[in-house]
Formats: sequence, C-alpha cells, structure tokens
Amino acid sequence: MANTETGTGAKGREWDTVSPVVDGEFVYIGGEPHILNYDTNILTLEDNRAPSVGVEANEMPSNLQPVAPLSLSDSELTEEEGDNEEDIELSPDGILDEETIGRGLTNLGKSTDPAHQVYLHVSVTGYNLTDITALSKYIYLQKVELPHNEITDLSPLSSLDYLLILDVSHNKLTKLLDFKPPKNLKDVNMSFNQIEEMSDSSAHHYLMKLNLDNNKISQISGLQSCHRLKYLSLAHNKITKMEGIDNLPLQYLNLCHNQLRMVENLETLQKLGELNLSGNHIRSLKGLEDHSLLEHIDLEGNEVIDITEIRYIKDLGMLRNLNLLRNPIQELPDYRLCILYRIQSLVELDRHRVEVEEKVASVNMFNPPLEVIAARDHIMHVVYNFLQPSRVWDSTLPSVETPYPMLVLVGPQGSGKKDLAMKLVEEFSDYFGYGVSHTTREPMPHEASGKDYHFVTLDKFEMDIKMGQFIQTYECHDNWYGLQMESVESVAREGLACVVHMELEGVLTLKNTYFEPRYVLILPLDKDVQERRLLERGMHKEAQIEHILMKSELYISYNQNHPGFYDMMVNSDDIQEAYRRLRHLVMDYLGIGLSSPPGSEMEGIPDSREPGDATVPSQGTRTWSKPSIPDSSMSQVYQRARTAPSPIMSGRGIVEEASLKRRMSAAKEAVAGYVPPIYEQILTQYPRTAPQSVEGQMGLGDHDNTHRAFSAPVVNKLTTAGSSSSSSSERSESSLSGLSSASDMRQGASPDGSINEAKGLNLLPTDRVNPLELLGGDKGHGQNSHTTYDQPRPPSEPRAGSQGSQRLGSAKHRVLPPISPVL
Ligand SMILES: Nc1ncnc2c1ncn2[C@@H]1O[C@H](COP(=O)(O)OP(=O)(O)OP(=O)(O)O)[C@@H](O)[C@H]1O
Repeated sequence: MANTETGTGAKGREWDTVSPVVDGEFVYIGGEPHILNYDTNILTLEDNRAPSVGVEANEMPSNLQPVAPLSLSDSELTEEEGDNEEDIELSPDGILDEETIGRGLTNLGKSTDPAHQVYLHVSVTGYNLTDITALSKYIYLQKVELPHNEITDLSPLSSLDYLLILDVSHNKLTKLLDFKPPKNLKDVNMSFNQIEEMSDSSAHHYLMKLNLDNNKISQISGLQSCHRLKYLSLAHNKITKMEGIDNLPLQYLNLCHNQLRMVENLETLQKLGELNLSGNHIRSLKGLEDHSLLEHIDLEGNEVIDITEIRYIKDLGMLRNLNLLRNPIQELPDYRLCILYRIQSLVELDRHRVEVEEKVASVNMFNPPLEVIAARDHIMHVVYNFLQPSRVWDSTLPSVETPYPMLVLVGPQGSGKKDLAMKLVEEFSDYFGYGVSHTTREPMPHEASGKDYHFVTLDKFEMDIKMGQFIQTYECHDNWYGLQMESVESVAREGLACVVHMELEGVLTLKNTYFEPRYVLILPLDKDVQERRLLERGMHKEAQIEHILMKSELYISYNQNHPGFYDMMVNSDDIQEAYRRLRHLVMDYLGIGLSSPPGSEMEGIPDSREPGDATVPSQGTRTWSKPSIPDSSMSQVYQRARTAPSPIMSGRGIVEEASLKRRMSAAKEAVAGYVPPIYEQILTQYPRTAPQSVEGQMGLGDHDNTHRAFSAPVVNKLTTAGSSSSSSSERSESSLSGLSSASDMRQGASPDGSINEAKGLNLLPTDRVNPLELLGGDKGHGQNSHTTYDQPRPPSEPRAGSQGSQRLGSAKHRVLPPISPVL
C-alpha cells in the first residue's frame, strides 16, 4: 500500500508527463511513491542502495547519512509500519530479487543531502525466501521484516548499519543474531525458528527487545552485556532453569511454556513489571517477593496448590493483575475471596476484573470488622426468632419514655467485671437482678450453673440459637457465650433492672437491638494486674493471655474512636476500689446516693470538653440519668416503684412526683382505651424493634421527619394528659422526663422553672462534673440533638432513640473524653 505522505509531510500525487513537477515533490508511479530530484527527475528505488561499490557503509560521507530517526522510542519499537498487503507471488527459487525488494520498500526518509531520499523499511513476508543477499545493498534500511520465509543465513544484513528493527520470525534460522552487529539494533524478533543455543550477544548492546519464542532453546545465555534489554520473551522453549538474566534491566520477561519448576534468580531484576511463567511446573511462589514494581504475574497452568504460597506475593505493592487459572489452588473453597483478601491491590484476577464488592466480601469473610460480626450475629438471632411462634416479651418492652433499665459491664477477660456484676446484684438486690448468660465453657470450681452461667453443651447452645432464644452470642477461644431473652426477661419479671457483663462484640450486637442499656467499661489499665489475674485462674494458655491483653487496647481505642460508646469507665486495677466507684455510680443511678466520695468516677480521665460547651453543665447538678420507672403497662418495676418501702421512691422531689403522676395518668389513659395517636405511631413506626441493616441504620431522629416528630407529640400528649394546665416550659421539661437524672428528681423546681436544691437530700458536690450527665437530657440540650442525628452513622454507634438523643451512650456528644492510660 502506497503512502500518501512523505516523512516531511508533503502531499503526493499521481505522476503524469504533462504537469510540471516541482523539485522535491512526491509522486506516485504505479502506486509506488517516488520523489523527484534535479538530475534524474525521478529518484528510483535504486537510490536507496550504497552510492558506490566498495565503500563501506560506515564510511559513508556524513552528508549521505539518513536523518530519518536513528533511534526509536519504545512505543515506536512496537509500532507496525509499512505493512505490505499486496499479493506477492512466491519466489520460485527462494532468491530475493530487486523487484521484490522494490515492492517491499516503504517509508521514505530524507537524507542530509536534500537531493537524496531513501527508503527506510522493507517488508517481504511469506515469500519462501532462502537467499536475501540482494538486501545487502540497501544499507540505509532501518527496519527489515522478512517473516514467514525459509531464511537460514542473515549475513547479508551485516552491511545494514542503520538497522534498528529486525523481524525474521517464522524462518529456519539456527543461530541467534549471526551477522555483523549494526550500530543500534534495538528490536529483534527471531521467534518460530530453530535456534537451539543462545550465542553471545554482547555486541548487540543496544538491544532493547528480544523475542525468541518458539525455538528450541534449553538455556538462557549470552545476554549479560545487553544492558538495555527491557523485553525478553523466550516462550515455548525448553528452558529448565531461570538463569542468565542477572542484572538485566528487564521490565518484561516471558518464560511461559517451558520446563521451569521454580522461580529463581530474579533477585536482581528490580525493574521487572510483567512476568509470564504460565505453562510450567511451578509449585511455589517463593522468589517473587521483593519486586516492588511487579504489576502482572501470569502463572496459569502451573502446579500451585497451597494458598500459603500467596505470602510471597501479597506484599508486592504494585501487583494489579494475577493469573492463577488452571492451578490446583483453584479448587480451594472461597479461593477467589481468599486471594483478594490477601492481595487487596488486585484489579484483575484470573482474567476477570475484580469488583469492589468482592474485596469487601473478602474482608468480611476473612477478617470481618467487629460491626459486621455483630450485625451478622444480630441478624441471625432475629431471623431464628422470627421463625418461632411470636411471643411478646412484655416485661422488657421499652415504654413510651424509657427502655427497660439494663446495666452492662463491658470489658476484656480478667477485668473482673463478672465479680463486680454479681457483687452489685447482691448489694442492690432490690433493684438489680443478674442476667445469667449461657456458655459452652467448662465451669470453674467455684461456679454454679444457673448462677454464674448456664453451662450448656455446644449442641444445646446451637439448638437454642436455632430456637431463636438468644439476643446475642459471642465466641471466644472456642467457647461460646450468649445472652438469652429469657435470662433478661426473668429478671424483668421480678421487677428488677438487669445487670449483665460481656465483651465488646456482645455490646455491638446489643446496640443493634431495642435494648438501650447503660454501658460501663471495666478495664484494668495495669496490664500486669490483668495478666496476673488471668494466670491465677489457670484457665488460659499463654497465647490466649497474650491475645486477651492485646484486646484490652481495642477497648480503649474503641472508646477513642467512638466517643460516647460507653457511658462510663471504671479502672479495675484494684477490684475493691473499682467496686466502690461502681457502687457510687449505681447509687446515683438509682437516686439513693449519699454525697459523692471525693473523686468522681472519671477522676484522672482527661476531659475533652470545651469550657463553654453548652451541653456541659458547669456544675455537677445532674448525674447519671435515672431510668424512669417503666412502664405504662404497669410492669412490676413500676409497681415496685409505687410501693412506699422501696428505697427508689425515697427522697423523691417535687419534679419527680409530678413526672410520675403524669406518666401514671398517661398509662391509665392508655389502659382505659384512650389511645393517643402516639401509641399508634409507636406500633407502626417505632423503629427500635426492627432489625437493623449492616449499613445506613436509621434510628429515631435520623433523617426521617416522622422520627423527629415522634418526641414532640408524645411529650405534648403526655403532658396534656397529666396536667392540662402545664406551661410550655413544663411541657418541654416533661419531654425530657425520660432523661431525668436522679439528682434532677431530687431537686425541686421553683415555679419560675429555676432549680433549687431540695432540703435534706444528699446531693453531689456541685463542683463535681460527672461525665455521665453530659448527655443526661439537660433541658437546654434537646435542640442540638437533631443536628447531630442528621448525620448518617455506622451501625456500631449507639442507636438514636426518641430519648436517645439525650441519653448517655447515644454518641451525640463526646460524652467521655478519650480514655488516657492513666486513671
Ligand atoms: N453473653 C455474652 N456475650 C458476650 N460476652 C460474654 C457474654 N457472657 C460472658 N461474656 C464474656 O466472655 C468472657 C469470658 O467469660 P469468663 O467468664 O471466662 O470471663 P472472665 O475471665 O471471668 O472475665 P471477667 O474477669 O472480666 O469477669 C468474659 O469477658 C465475659 O464477660
């Protein structure tokens, strides 16, 4: 095919004898491009030949040296140029003649002498050529393509001093580059020949690309001096060992379909970006490590069987494309996710694009975040529960204003939280009952089934899961733990609030449910103390103890990353002291507290609150919100609260009395059938009972306006029900009645709404700021809450309930400052 443009960009036209031709104009004669010169009018094809016989090409006068590109860029090296698409008759005797060459010449270039133009490329493909001697005269050729012939000798190319690109693939050559080296030979394709041995190629030190595919080479050699060799392909040979390539600047290496058994001698190939080792007998990926630029690895059709081999390539930072098709490793269950989990950088695996979802799925499968574990756990229990006949757990149902009161002691093993929980229940038996978890672990000598845990077999535990009995479960060191609905409900039936203890995973699941407990982190800050405790129990192996101690860090970091996740923290280095603090806290909670002992629960914990923060009371007038006594359905807790002897009622302030009255009145209305609209709303919209999805959970107060609207009508309705003459300030106050803290209740409200201390009551010292109260529903806080809830939140964060925006642990504000290691 004739070019219509010269290298100089001049347009060509078909030649005729009439039109005058301008010097240097480019014309076509019989479809072939020619250029005119002064003397002959036409520069014939022969003008590409050497100017005179006997003059060595490299002795050419400089003015005859071609100026057309002497060096090619990498991209130019791969460019296909001057394809000869004409039908060419086969040479009958295999000898390349002038006419054939003439047909194959393309790409005119200008020499330094403007009078001379030369053809730079020749392509004679599939011509049965055996003798290419005629080519030796075309000394300016830069690109020679002679594929699909029967050439055995390349010596005529010795005079082609400017040769850059040579394609002699599909011939009958037995020797590698057996001709006088041109100055700048860069790209050689000698694939599909009969070369058995790689001779010394050190003279070809400009070689950048060498293709020797489909020969009979059994050993790589002779390339040591090719210091520019970037591309080497030796596919389909008989190579048994990766050698002879040390220190080459190879970026691409193809050794596919050889007889390799291991990856070796690649250490010095630090520029390697693409490696094809497919179709060999490789089992181990050892040797591929430490190649920070390696982007593509093709190992298709090898014998890789062990997934642990991936360790050798998992840290290759640039690895994007991996092919392990037709390896035994493919048979492994979850093979693809397994690879993707280990090599998250992959863009393509086994010739298939990697989707983001696959990567997420792989992480969720092999190292799920705690939130995912919790969400799965929650979903499992909800689903199993749905499959059972429906049952109303009325004792633990949240009331209009408050959830069922529950206290969760959270912490790692060895924190002593179980002892603390049991002691608390023992001392405050009028208020608290111990929610006995189930476990498959063996009881310790001092433990009794039904008291410390329900010790059950794994079969029984699994059966209970399937019967939908659990609220949450958790596996630790091959033991299962779980809290059953019945355990909590049985405590609630007695009219008591429930105390349980659990690990972080359990809390995360619980936060997906409609329960809204208070969470107290029990954490020994002194690792030695915790370790000693664990050792004393004699239940744990060394590795387990190490794991437990490490997990303690997680508790701290979790609090730092999710401010407000816990309502309180107690350092349990000293169990006695920890109990004293916890007890004090609980007494506040119950409203039976004596004045606080010196030092608050958060003593020593740096407080991140801003001095002017409107959500922070300047004085310790409020404390841990007291759970309102549930509930409008006349639960036993409520009954309990109404009976005079109960200490919870003692010291009730005016505000509290009023609040109780209002609630009683609302409850009576409900029972009597005056169902206010809000109850309908609760039944149809109350989102807290619905299982939450892993992501994008919405709670009350989240984006949905119906949720926002939820609290206001409730408040108004209840207020109106209780006291039709309530002022608006009272109504807004009562809207927070569910949030009222014990100390609030013990404070009297003056008619103008100001808070006065009630006489004779033991109040917290006013200079003490209890972090628990920071979300305690202070009257000025409600407005801020929605701003925060408009933000989407991860499932791990506390649910936003109608009161949640003011409740502790709702993560609305930074309730707890980050826990410092020093308490
Ligand atoms: N239902 C549950 N969900 C999640 N974790 C639980 C549950 N029940 C118990 N756990 C926790 O499992 C862990 C192992 O229980 P175990 O009784 O062996 O703890 P422990 O070493 O005595 O812990 P601690 O000293 O803190 O009480 C404890 O951290 C415990 O709180």
